[in-house]
Amino acid sequence: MSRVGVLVLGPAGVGKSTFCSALISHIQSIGRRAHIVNLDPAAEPSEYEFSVDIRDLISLKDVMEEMEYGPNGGLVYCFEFLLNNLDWLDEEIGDYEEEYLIFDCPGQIELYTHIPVLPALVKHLRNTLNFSLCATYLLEAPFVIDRPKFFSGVLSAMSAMILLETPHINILSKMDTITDEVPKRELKRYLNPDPLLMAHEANERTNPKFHELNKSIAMLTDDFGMVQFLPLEAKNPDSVATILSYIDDVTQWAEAQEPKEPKDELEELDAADF
Ligand SMILES: Nc1nc2c(ncn2[C@@H]2O[C@H](COP(=O)(O)OP(=O)(O)OP(=O)(O)O)[C@@H](O)[C@H]2O)c(=O)[nH]1
Ligand SMILES: [Mg+2]
Repeated sequence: MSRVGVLVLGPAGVGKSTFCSALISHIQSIGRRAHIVNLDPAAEPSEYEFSVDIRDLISLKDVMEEMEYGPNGGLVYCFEFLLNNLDWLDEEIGDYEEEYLIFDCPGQIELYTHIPVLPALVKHLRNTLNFSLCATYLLEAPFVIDRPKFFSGVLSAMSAMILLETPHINILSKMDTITDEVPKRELKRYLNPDPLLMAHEANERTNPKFHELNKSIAMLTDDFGMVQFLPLEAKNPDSVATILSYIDDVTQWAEAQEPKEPKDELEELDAADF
């Protein structure tokens, strides 16, 4: 099989690192292997060790101190530095042939929407390092249930999708925080919303001058098939399992598994500790 790469993207604080931990924990619990590649130069310590860590190459703190940049400029500098030193990444990832790598990305949306550093990285992973990639884009449920904000969130997800040109799954994170607020039947409307209904609700909250624009945006998101989300509760293994099954479909993980020779299976049985 080729290697699988799951890119975990989305605005700041939506739960990307928490999702990476929940995903690796679930993958390990079902007897598979996975690794986390930390691409956030400002990452906090995680309960899982990073197999590859951009902070071994460059840290945001050092850049901010030495170059006197602010956090956003510093982050862009770190990514440009990474792109100029891709041989470092190749070497770090080199040992992980035929493995499942989860890339925890920073939350600065500029990296996805304004400058071409992430697309260049994605191209390198796909074309040079032979990854089968799936981008997951997280938006926070409490943010999204406000319709005008939902519009902006969906547009940011679309922008990332168009820029990265890679298979893409949208995820609504922190679902547990809205279950008390929103009845179950209503929740479905947020995961698979009707674009015209969405425009109608946004119209109620915006100046009539924007009604045509609301409708056009709603239709555009519908045309792109972007308005579907998978629900995520990081602490609920069932929700993580469902998302993993979608990622496996997109990356064709199961199909890429080598069929086992009967001899291998016997060796595994011998090695098992009964
Ligand atoms: N209730 C709830 N809280 C969550 C969930 N996922 C993440 N959080 C919380 O949201 C906060 C941010 O989570 P992170 O995983 O650090 O978010 P991030 O997207 O990696 O943040 P940045 O890397 O700073 O962009 C933390 O306090 C988490 O505990 C969830 O499913 N439910
Ligand atoms: Mg994070």
